[in-house]
Amino acid sequence: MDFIGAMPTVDLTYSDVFLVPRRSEVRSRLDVTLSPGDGTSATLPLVASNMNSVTGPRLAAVLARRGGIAVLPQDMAIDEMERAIRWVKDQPVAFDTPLVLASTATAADALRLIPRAEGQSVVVADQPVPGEKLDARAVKGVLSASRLASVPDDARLGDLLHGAPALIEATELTDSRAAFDLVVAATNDDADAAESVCVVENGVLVGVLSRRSALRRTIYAPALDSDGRLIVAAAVGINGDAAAKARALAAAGANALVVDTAHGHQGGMLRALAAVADLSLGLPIVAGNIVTADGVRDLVAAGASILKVGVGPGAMCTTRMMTAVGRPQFSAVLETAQAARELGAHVWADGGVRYPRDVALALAAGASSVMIGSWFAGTAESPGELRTDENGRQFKESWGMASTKAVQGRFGGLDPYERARKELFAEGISSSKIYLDPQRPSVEDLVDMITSGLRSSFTYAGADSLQEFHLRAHVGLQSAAGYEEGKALPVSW
Ligand SMILES: NC(=O)C1=CN([C@@H]2O[C@H](COP(=O)(O)OP(=O)(O)OC[C@H]3O[C@@H](n4cnc5c(N)ncnc54)[C@H](OP(=O)(O)O)[C@@H]3O)[C@@H](O)[C@H]2O)C=CC1
Ligand SMILES: Nc1nc2c(ncn2[C@@H]2O[C@H](COP(=O)(O)O)[C@@H](O)[C@H]2O)c(=O)[nH]1
Ligand SMILES: [K+]
Repeated sequence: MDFIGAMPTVDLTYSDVFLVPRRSEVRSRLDVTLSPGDGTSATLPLVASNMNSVTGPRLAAVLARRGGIAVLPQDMAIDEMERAIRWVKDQPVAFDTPLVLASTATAADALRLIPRAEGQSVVVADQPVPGEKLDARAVKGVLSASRLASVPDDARLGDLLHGAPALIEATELTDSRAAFDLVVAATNDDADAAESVCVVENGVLVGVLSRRSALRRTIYAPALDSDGRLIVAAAVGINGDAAAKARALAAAGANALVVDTAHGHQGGMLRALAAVADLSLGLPIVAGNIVTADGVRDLVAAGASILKVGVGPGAMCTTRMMTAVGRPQFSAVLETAQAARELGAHVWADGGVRYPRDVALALAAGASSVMIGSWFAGTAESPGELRTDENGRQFKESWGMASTKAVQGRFGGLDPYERARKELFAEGISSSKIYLDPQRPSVEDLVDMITSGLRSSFTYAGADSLQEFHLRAHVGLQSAAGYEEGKALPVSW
């Protein structure tokens, strides 16, 4: 990456800068490869933050199916993390995980799980047992969100079905294009028909497929481990026995370990990191958060291969206002990515991403991947309950990992005096409503938007891979008016 003119002497964030188009020989945006090449098997440069309100097993599986990786937060108990990792590994790679409800459940029960949007559906079955594979004969049908939203809240799902469920054998779906055509044929016949089909293998329900997910199969490559299962990362804090926890997570199947604390450039981090690295688990070790080249050198020396970069840019983060500490994120990524590259390490740009352009700029600055928290908290797949406000808008609650709420949860087991001492240092927002975008209620919809923006960014720069993009990105400085000019007009003059 280079700047138009001299390298600025003031630190910059994403809205301060823009990318200049340059001559390109890349023929199509679909010819672009987005793989981060950072030692994980991710095929997209997107990571879901290790925040309690962002990453749970459901979001982790969906993101990995499209090529990203999610990090389970360190606040999960170790047995809960092990269960979550196993659950992700059990999920289908080529189809969507079915959300199965009993025929006796109501429309309101279903709409607590899925947003009212195209492509969202639930499978209705006789007496499903949670966690157990479902015999295909018990499947009664599929109901789409739009149908569920058009009936009374207390309508029973079993009463809303008509006709036999659309079932497709998994063996018929080997070719992605053919799969799309099969789904179209199976969901085409009447206006009330479900938007998804059930996929069956050896008489058991193994997944569902909508038109949109069949199309996504043709565009994305799933992020897989060496056994062909979806990948997931897991975080450990720096207090307690970090090495023992890391060993247990690796044994459970975690594909990357994230050693994480607010101030990553501290002795406690270096000791925890060295203890984890000494285990030689053969997994990428991510560590942070830091914002300086010095931090990179110390953490790489202690065993990190990926640095988590960002202090204060996060949407739930009050660190900069409480402490004045941090660094505008574009410059933090630029400096650390250069230092990391010299050492054969990589950077995940963590926090402050609000638009696809921010992801493109983080990558232009040299990051191999970009971590997203709050944006992904406002999706159907994040862990919280889907709620509806007084105006009918759907939202989820989100909160910072250093907020009073998170600290109370983390240290609930301590005696009241110790807990009160911990609560002194809150550096995050305890409760925020993150509204679902009605056009993009799923994390996959956001991934579609971000990756289409990225594919286009790359071709404007004349790059067909991330490595090329790092080299070819040409960056300029802009005024606040320049940034404002780039926004679309929301209504009219
Ligand atoms: N990216 C960012 O800007 C930030 C991210 N976070 C996130 O919040 C979560 C909780 O992290 P954290 O609060 O570090 O909790 P941890 O449980 O990881 O503990 C941090 C340890 O470091 C010590 N410490 C010393 N100086 C600091 C400091 N300036 N800030 C924080 N701890 C310090 C603490 O001791 P003692 O409590 O006695 O001081 C404690 O022992 C993590 O997920 C982290 O990534 C939090 C803040 C900023
Ligand atoms: N200072 C704080 N930073 C926090 C807190 N909780 C999370 N985080 C950081 O933010 C990013 C996600 O950023 P976003 O803009 O996408 O939401 C996350 O990965 C952490 O590094 C907090 O309480 N305080
Ligand atoms: K902030």
